[in-house]
Parts: sequence; C-alpha cells; structure tokens
Amino acid sequence: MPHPYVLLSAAVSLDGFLDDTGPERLLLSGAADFDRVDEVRASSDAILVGAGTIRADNPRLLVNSAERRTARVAEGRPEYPLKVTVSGSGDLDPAAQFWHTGGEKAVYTTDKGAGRAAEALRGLDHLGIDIVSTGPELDWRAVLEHLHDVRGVRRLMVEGGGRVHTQLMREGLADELHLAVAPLFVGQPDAPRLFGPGAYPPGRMRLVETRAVGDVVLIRYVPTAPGTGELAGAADRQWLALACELAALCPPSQTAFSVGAVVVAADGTELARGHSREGDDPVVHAEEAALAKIDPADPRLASATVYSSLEPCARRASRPAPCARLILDAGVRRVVTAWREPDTFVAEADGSGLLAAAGVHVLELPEFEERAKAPNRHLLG
Ligand SMILES: NC(=O)C1=CN([C@@H]2O[C@H](COP(=O)(O)OP(=O)(O)OC[C@H]3O[C@@H](n4cnc5c(N)ncnc54)[C@H](OP(=O)(O)O)[C@@H]3O)[C@@H](O)[C@H]2O)C=CC1
Ligand SMILES: Nc1c(N[C@@H]2O[C@H](COP(=O)(O)O)[C@@H](O)[C@H]2O)[nH]c(=O)[nH]c1=O
Repeated sequence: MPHPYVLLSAAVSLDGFLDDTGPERLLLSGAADFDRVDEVRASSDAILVGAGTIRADNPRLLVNSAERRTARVAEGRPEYPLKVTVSGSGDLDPAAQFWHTGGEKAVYTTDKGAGRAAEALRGLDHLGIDIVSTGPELDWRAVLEHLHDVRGVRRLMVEGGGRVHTQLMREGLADELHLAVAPLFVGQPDAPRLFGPGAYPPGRMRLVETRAVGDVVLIRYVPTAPGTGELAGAADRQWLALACELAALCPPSQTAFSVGAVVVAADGTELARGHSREGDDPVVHAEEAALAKIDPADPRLASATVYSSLEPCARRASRPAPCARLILDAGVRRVVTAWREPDTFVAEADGSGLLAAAGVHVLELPEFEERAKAPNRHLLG
C-alpha cells in the first residue's frame, strides 16, 4: 500500500541530544533555521509529533509565515497542515496548544489508548479530532497507510521526538532525514537523544545536501538499504524510482520494452545497473545487463535485491535464459518491480510468479507503474 513521503526533521546538539533535562524546550535552531523549518512545514500535508513531545514542549506546530499560508491557500491546500500525534496510553492533555491552534488534528493510538484518548479529549468534540486505533499495538505502517489513503497525505513531516524518529528510522519507513546540527553541547547523560539503540537498516545513508543556515548546519540524508522480505521500505522506493529513470535511457524500439534495473546489496551498496539494449547489444534486457556486470561468486548476491521497472521476463526467443532464470541462477532472493508485463509481445508472461514459486520475495509497487510505462507508451494500445 502506498505511504506518504516521510521526512524526519530534528535539531541536535554537537553531542547528539534533542533537548536538555530542563523544563523549557531547548532552542537548538537559530532564527534562520526555525524559518527553514517553517518552510518545510508549509510544504507538507501533515506534521507528526509523538505524545512525549506534546507533553515536553507544548508545541503549536503552525506555519508561522503569513505569506506561506497564503500561498498554500492559493494552491487549493488548507491554510495549515494536518497535525498528527501518536500515543499508546491515550493520556493526552486537552489543554495542550496542539489542539487549539492550526488546522485539523488526528490521533493514532491502540485499542486500549483509543478509549482513554476519547475520554481525555471529550470536551473538545467541537474540534472534530479524529482518533484512530491501529489495533492492540501501534502499527506504523497502518498509520502511514491511513494518512495516505484516508487523509490524502502525500508529504508527512515528522518533528520528533526521539522515540518516534527512532522507530521510523529502524523500520525503514523514513524517506529522508533533515538533521540540523547546532553548535552547542548539552552534556547531560539523561537528556533525550535523537536516536536510541536498536537494529537499524545496515550500511551508510546517502548524503543529498549540506547547507549552512546561520550557525547551524543542515544535513539531508536518504536511506539506501533495501527492505527485507515482503516488506517494502523507503529505500525500495528510491531504488525503484532509479530503475524507472534508467528505462528512459534505452534506445527506442518498436519490438521490445524499455526497462531499467538496479542490483543493490543488503547494506545499500549499488552492485550494478542496466537498461534494455544498452551498449552494442540490440536485444539485451535490463536485468541481464546489470547481472552481467557482477561476479557470479559475489557473496552479496544472496542478500541483494533486484529492482526492475518491468517484472523480469519469463520466456524469450532471443536468448537461452529469461531474466527470471538469470536472477534465480545468481542466487538473488528479493525482487521489486513496478509493472506486470502486458501481453504485448509474450502471452501470459509471469516472471513474478516463476520467481515466487522458487521462493523469491517479489514485491510490486503499483505507485510506480505509470513511470515504468512512460517510455513504452508507443507500444501500449
Ligand atoms: N530538537 C528537536 O528537533 C526536537 C526535540 N524534541 C524533544 O524530544 C523529547 C521528546 O521525545 P520522546 O520523549 O522520545 O517523545 P516522542 O515525541 O517520540 O513521543 C513518544 C510517545 O509517543 C507514543 N508512541 C511512540 N511510539 C509508540 C509506539 N510504538 N506505541 C505506542 N505509543 C508510541 C507514546 O505515547 P504515550 O506515552 O502517550 O503512550 C510515547 O511515549 C522532548 O524533550 C522534546 O523537547 C522533540 C521534537 C523535536
Ligand atoms: N527545539 C527545536 C525543535 N523542536 C520542535 O519544534 C516544536 C515546537 O514547535 P512550535 O511550537 O510550533 O514552535 C517542538 O515540539 C519540536 O517538535 N525543532 C527545531 O527544528 N529546532 C529546535 O531547536
């Protein structure tokens, strides 16, 4: 199921803290950085914070710039983004500024927390606060799916705190991290940290930007490590988007699809990429071209993911082995595709079925189907 684009935003001290232990919120950002945060808020459909941040900071989470609010309205968007919180306990203070400022509000909670939250917020019925349970436990995927499908959220800004950021990062659900590093120390071992201990996606994230904002440095990273098994992660979307871009590089053809493929190790290292008819080979397929660039003895293949804009082919006349076979022979156990092969050239090709029958995890992300089809429009009736 599609998710919103999830952007984690946080300001940290040089020693990695989100706040100090004092009663007041620690201002890590300076004026210029708070204005940058305001701009990101204005570009978002919803802003999420955990119930811990509501208790600690009593935030308003507004778009403060009148010009930015006017621009949102001119674009047909609500003046303020939807405000979202998560709470397991349902222990929410009805006097918190969160409820009394800005746009619409939603609470995601558990079956147990939903009753407590409804009770706590009973006096605020006129505000139409939406309380949604995801079941006995808080299920982050269910939260994101509900925000996307029911609330129409396409871009979600998450402003903390540490427990929320840690879970979204660990579960591979963050599409982007905005880290503002402030030139000061907290030095208190009990102060809240940005990220707690636990099992995070392996490997290194990809740096997409650094920028000085006053005396603060903004660092933007995107994830690279593929999801595991049947679960799609944020990095899967980045890699599949790249595969769709590679499809646009294919020499044109009236008799074959244009497809892009990338092979990525479990730690997010790109092993190889390819596209249809690349180099001097007029019939080579994208997955075939990419796999040919990797040593078959490379031990990373067993835990790698193949991203292909079109499902790997199941039969072909121009080569002895179809791409589904090549993937199995390479020992790859996970494939992510955007588009099922239509009957244009081969009737009932079912490369995905062939791979799944051999125990490979095959994921289809239909939100990329239009991008995968784009360079093939002339072939589709
Ligand atoms: N510098 C910065 O950029 C920012 C700093 N901060 C700081 O961070 C601190 C707050 O962080 P933290 O205490 O980690 O709080 P969070 O804002 O991460 O909220 C944690 C709360 O969210 C709910 N929650 C989160 N995940 C789950 C789950 N899986 N199941 C059930 N409930 C869940 C729980 O609510 P419940 O208790 O109701 O069950 C939990 O106590 C504050 O000191 C604040 O100043 C916050 C934001 C940004
Ligand atoms: N302290 C801190 C942040 N804290 C975030 O800002 C929220 C308060 O928002 P508002 O009440 O609208 O001003 C707070 O709850 C937390 O999410 N953010 C930053 O970019 N830099 C900072 O230094």
